Amino acid sequence: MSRPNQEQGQSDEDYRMEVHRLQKMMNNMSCAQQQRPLGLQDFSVSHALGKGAYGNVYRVRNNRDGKDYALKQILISSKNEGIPQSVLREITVMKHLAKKNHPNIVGLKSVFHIVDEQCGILKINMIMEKCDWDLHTFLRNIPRTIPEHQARHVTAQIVRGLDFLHSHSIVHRDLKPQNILLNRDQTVKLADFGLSKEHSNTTAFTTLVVTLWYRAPEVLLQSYYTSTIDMWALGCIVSEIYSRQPLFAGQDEAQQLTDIFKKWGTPTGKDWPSESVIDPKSYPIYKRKSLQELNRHMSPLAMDFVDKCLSYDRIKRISARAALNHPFMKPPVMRRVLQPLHANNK
Ligand SMILES: Nc1ncnc2c1ncn2[C@@H]1O[C@H](COP(=O)(O)OP(=O)(O)OP(=O)(O)O)[C@@H](O)[C@H]1O
Ligand SMILES: [Mg+2]
Repeated sequence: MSRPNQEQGQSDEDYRMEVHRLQKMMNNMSCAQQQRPLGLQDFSVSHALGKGAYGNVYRVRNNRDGKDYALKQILISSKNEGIPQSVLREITVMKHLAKKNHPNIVGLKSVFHIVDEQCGILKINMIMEKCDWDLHTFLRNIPRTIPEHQARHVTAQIVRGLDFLHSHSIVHRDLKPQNILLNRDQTVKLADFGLSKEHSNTTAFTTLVVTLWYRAPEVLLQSYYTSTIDMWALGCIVSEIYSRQPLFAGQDEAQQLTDIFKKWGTPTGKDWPSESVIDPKSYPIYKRKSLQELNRHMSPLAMDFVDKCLSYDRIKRISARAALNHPFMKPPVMRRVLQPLHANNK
C-alpha cells in the first residue's frame, strides 16, 4: 500500500508499520473467535444506521449465525495522514473492553479490514452488537416526557457503564445522546469510543474532546480534566432526558461557556480552574438560576442528581462510583418496553 501523504511527517516505513500493527491486532482478534476469520462476504448489508466522521454504520446480517449486527465501516483514504489516532484508539479501547463483556458497553464481535491497493483505501470493519435506537433519536421521537422510572433506569445503566470505564482508567470524553444506544428491552449501551482515552489521574491540554453541548467547563477553559468530565456530560444528558432539549447549547466554544455561565452562574474564584489560562475577569458576573427554572420537567431527586453532576469544582463533582449510591439510582423498576410512537427501530 502506498503511503498516503508524504508531507505529513510520517515515512513510508512508519505508515507500513502502522498498517501492519493494525492488521496483526485485527487478525489476532478474528482468529481467536472462529476458525476462519470473518470477512465482508459473511454479511448481507440491510441499511444505514448512522453516519460517522470516517465512515458509516450499517445494519447487517451475519450469514453464518443468521443474527443482526451493526457494521461500523471506517474508510481511510490515501489523502489521510496515516490511520487517525481516534480510529486506532477506538479499536484498541473496544477490543480491550470486549474481553470484559459489560452489559452497558456495546459489544464488539469482530474487526477485519480490506485494503484497496489501487484506490489506496483502507476499510476497517467493526462488527458490533446492534441496538434499536440511540438516545438522541429516541428522545426526539417519543410523544411525551419520559416517565420517571424509565429516566432513572436509563440513567442508572449509563452510570454503571461509566463506572466500568472509569474503573478501567478509560474516560469516554464524547458522552452525548447520539453515543448512548438503547434497546426495546430497556438495556442501555455506551458506544463510540473514538475520543476515549486511557488516563492516569490527571491528563490534559486538548480542547478536542467532548462534543460542545456536553463539554465540561474545565475543558472549555483549557484546564486539566479527569474522568469527571463524563459526569458533567451525564448531568446535561439527564436534564435532556426530561426536557428533550439540551441544557446548555452554544454554537461555538465561547458561546457554550457564556450559555453555561448565564444559566449556571459565572464561577467564583475558587470554582474557576486554577490552571486555566483564561482570565475570569473577561466574563460578566451572572447569577445562578435554579434547576427548577431551567428545566421544570425534572423530579426533585433528578434535580439533586444533576446538581451533583454539574459542580463547577471537578473535585466536588460526583464520581460515577459515588453516583451508584445516589437515591436517584434506585428506582422502583417497572419493566416496560420502550416504544417511540413515531420511530421504527433500526
Ligand atoms: N451498535 C449500534 N447499533 C445501532 N446503531 C448504532 C450502533 N453503533 C452506531 N450506531 C448509530 O450510528 C451513529 C454513529 O455511530 P458512532 O457514534 O459509532 O459514529 P461516529 O459518531 O461518527 O463515530 P466516530 O467519532 O468514531 O466517527 C450512532 O449515533 C447511532 O445512531
Ligand atoms: Mg458518535
